[in-house]
Amino acid sequence: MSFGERARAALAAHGPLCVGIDPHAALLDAWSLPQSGEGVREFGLRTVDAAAGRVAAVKPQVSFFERFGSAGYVALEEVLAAARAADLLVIADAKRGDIDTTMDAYAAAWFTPGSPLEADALTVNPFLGVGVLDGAFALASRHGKGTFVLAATSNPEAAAIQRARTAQGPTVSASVVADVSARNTADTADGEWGSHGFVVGATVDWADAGIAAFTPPAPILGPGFGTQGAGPADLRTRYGQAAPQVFASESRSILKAGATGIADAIVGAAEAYREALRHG
Ligand SMILES: O=c1ccn([C@@H]2O[C@H](COP(=O)(O)O)[C@@H](O)[C@H]2O)c(=O)[nH]1
Repeated sequence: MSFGERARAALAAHGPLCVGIDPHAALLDAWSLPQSGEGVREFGLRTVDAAAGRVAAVKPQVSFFERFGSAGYVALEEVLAAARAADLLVIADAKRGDIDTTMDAYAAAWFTPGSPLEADALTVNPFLGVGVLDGAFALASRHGKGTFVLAATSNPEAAAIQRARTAQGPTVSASVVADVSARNTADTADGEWGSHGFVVGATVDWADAGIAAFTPPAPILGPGFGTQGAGPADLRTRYGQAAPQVFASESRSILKAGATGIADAIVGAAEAYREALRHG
């Protein structure tokens, strides 16, 4: 089954919430875990445990593991494997992007079945040109994996580059959405979701980003919920018709509940998003 269709099924079964696994230093302290590879391993595994069966997806933020070097990567490998074994879709947030041949090596790391870092999907950076991602799109599709291409990110600094106009007229964000959508269309049967989705932050005004005309039939990763200010109601107000395609990603706002409170925090947030979708 393609990643696009797996994403659609997971969202239909569990609703929009995607739990971010971001072991910030302050959160490790709050969870009484050490500042080490062992600390991020334990943090990640406990979060996976709390998320399993309750949400569609988890999104480990690779940087928080990477800061412990090889020990962090060993921990990340274990967290990825545990999440996949628990039937959670795993979106590795590593924002990879480089020239085509180098990008292909990143793709091999995250998409090859049996690779230590195997994930279901990876966030990728199109700002070296969408074309450099073609090898990654192809490898992902071959193995039922997917990508989330940065289109309109949640951070305020993004506007200066992403709202800029390309030589052809549309914004950079719109141009990314159009270019990736064309590849999905070429690669996907009629009526199916494409496997190459988009990062569009929950803080983003679609008209301002120049993407209001799009409802791309592909999953959308929506960070910016929770600590960055957006809430369940923004599923409808921001994403409109595309709301059922959104993985609403929250990290700190859920993780701050601590090791003992996280399961309840996930149950409550997951229901709030499902409710917003039903009645928004
Ligand atoms: O546009 C983007 C893309 C990715 N992120 C990542 O999502 C989480 C957000 O964490 P919160 O604690 O829920 O704010 C984090 O890993 C970011 O690197 C994003 O925020 N915006």
